[in-house]
Amino acid sequence: MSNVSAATGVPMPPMKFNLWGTVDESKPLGSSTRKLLTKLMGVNTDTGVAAKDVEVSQIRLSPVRLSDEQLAELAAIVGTDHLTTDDAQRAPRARGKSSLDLLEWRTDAEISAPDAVVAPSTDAEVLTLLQYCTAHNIAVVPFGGGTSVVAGLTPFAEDAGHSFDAVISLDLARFDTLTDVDPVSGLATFGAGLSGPAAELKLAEHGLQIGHYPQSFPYATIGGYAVTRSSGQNSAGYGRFDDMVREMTLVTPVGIITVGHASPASAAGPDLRELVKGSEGAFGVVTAVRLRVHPVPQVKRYEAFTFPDFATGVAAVRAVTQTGTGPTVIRLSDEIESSVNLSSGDKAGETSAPPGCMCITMYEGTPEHAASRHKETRELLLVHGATSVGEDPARHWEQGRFNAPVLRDSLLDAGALCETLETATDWANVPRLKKAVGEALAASLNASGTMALIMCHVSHVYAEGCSLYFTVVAAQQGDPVAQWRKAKTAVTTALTLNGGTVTHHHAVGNDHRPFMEAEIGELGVSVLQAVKKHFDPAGIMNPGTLIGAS
Ligand SMILES: Cc1cc2nc3c(=O)[nH]c(=O)nc-3n(C[C@H](O)[C@H](O)[C@H](O)COP(=O)(O)OP(=O)(O)OC[C@H]3O[C@@H](n4cnc5c(N)ncnc54)[C@H](O)[C@@H]3O)c2cc1C
Repeated sequence: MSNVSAATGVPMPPMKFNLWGTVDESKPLGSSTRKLLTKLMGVNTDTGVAAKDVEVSQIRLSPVRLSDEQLAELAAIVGTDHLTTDDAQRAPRARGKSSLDLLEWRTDAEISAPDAVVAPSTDAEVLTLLQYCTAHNIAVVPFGGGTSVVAGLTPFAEDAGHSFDAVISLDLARFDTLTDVDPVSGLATFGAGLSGPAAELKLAEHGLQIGHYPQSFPYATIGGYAVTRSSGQNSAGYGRFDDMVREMTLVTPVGIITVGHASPASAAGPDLRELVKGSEGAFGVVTAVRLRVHPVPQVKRYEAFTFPDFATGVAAVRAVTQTGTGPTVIRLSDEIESSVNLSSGDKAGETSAPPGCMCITMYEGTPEHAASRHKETRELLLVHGATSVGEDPARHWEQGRFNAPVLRDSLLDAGALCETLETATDWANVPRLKKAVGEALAASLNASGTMALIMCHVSHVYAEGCSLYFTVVAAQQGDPVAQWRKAKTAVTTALTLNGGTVTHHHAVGNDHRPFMEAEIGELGVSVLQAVKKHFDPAGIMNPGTLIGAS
C-alpha cells in the first residue's frame, strides 16, 4: 500500500516512545539527587545514554505481519489516512510508561510492536474493525493516552494457548468531542480519547470542571481513566473516577452497549457499569463517557502541616476522613518521603523540608464553604498533633505535582531503578501492610546487591481506610528488568498476604494478572472470563490483559 506510512490522519502520541513526556520536558538530575544516589547506593550518575537522545530508527521493532490485502481492507474501514504501519507511529503504541516499559527500550532486544495503528472516529467504524479482526484472527489493543503502568498496552499475540496472526493498536484520539453538556444536572458526555487537559478546557467554557487530577493528567484520557478505575489527587473532594461515571458506550465485537442509567440512581438489577469500569479493553472499546461534573471552584485554600511521625499523622487523617470535614486534597508523606521532598522534580533530594511527616491539604468551592471546611479540618488536625507550616508547601506541591515523573527517566539513564506501586487497606491494617511492603521490597532489592530507598504516602482516603503509595529507588544491578520483576513479585505477594489490594488505581494489565485469583477468587475470575467470552468470543480484545480467555 503506497500511503500506509504517509497516513496523515493518525495523530502522533504527544509523549516520546521511550520517555515519560516529551524531550522538552526532560530534566537532568539535580546535584542533590546525584549526591544522594552516589552516597546511598554507589550509583555512578555520570554514565549511561540518555533515552531522550535515542531515535526510533535506532530501535529494532517487530516486523509487520499484516498482508497488503489485510492492510487495504482495514484501511477501507477507517479511511486510508487513518491507518499506518510507520515505525514512528508503531513505537509509541508498543508499550506504556512503567519503569519496566522504559527499561525495555534501553536494551538491545527486539520490541514487539503493533503491526498497524488505526484511528477510527465513529462507533460504526470501531464495530466493523472489531468484527473484521474477529474474522481474521487479529488482536486489538485500544490506545488512549499511553500512560499504562501495568503492561496494559503490550501487544501480546498469544493468550491462553491461542496465537493471533497480528495485533493492531486502535487509537481513540479521534473520539475528541464534548457533547450534551447539562449544567443544570451537572452532567457532560466526552469522547473517550480526550486527554484530561483537553476535556477540562472544553468544559471550562461552560464554567464546569471534572476535577480528576491523577499524576498522569497531562496525557491520560477520559476513556483510559474509566477502564482503569483511575483515582486522582483531588479524590477526597470529588471521588475516584469510578464515582463520576454516569454512562459509557462500549463497542464490543458482538455489538454496542450503553451501560449506566438515564436516572441518577436505579435499583434495576446489577449495575452494568461495574463490568466496564476496570475492563482495560478486554471486553471492548469505550468510545464515550458521560460524567458527573461540577462548577469551577471559586476559590482554593491551602495549608500544610507536619506530624512528629507517620502513625500520628495517619490517626489525624483518619479522624478528618471519618468526621467528614471535607478537604478536597489530603495526603500524608512518611518520614523518608517528607525528607526527600518528592513533590517537585527540581527540589527532590534537597533537605529544605521541615522535619517530621508532611501533610498537604487543599479546599475548593465557594469562599464560605471552603473556609468552613478548612477551619474544621485544621482544628481537628491540630488536636491530633499537627503543627501548621503555612500554605507555601501545599501551594508548592500543587505547582509541581505533575513534574516528578520526568525525573524517573534521568534516574533510569543514570543507572538507578525507580518505580512506584500502590495499594489500599483498612485503617486498622495500615501499619502491618506498610511494614510488609517495606520488608518485601528491601529483602528482594538487598538480595540483588543494592540498598533501597522506600518512600510512602497516604494518597487517597475513605471512611474505612486509605490507599498507600510507594516510591522505591535503588541501584540497577545486573539485568534491571529481571531485578525489578523479582522485587515486584515479592511485594505483590506481600500485598495479597497482608490485607492489601494488588492495585488501588493502576489497574491490572498484564503485570497484576497472575494475582487476580488471589484478589477476586477462582469463581470471580471465571465470571469475568464468561463476560469476556460473551462480548469477545474470539478473545481478540487486548489479550494478556486483566484475565486470560477461558
Ligand atoms: C507517571 C505516571 C503517573 C500516574 N499517576 C496516576 C494517578 O495518579 N492515578 C491513577 O489513577 N493512575 C495513574 N497512572 C496510571 C495511568 O495514568 C492510568 O492507568 C490511566 O488511567 C490510563 O489512561 P490512558 O488514557 O493513558 O490509557 P492507556 O494507557 O492508553 O490504556 C490503559 C489501558 O486501558 C485500555 N484502554 C485505553 N483506552 C481505552 C478505551 N477507550 N476503551 C477500552 N480500553 C481502553 C488500554 O488498552 C490499556 O489496557 C500514572 C501513570 C504514570 C505513567
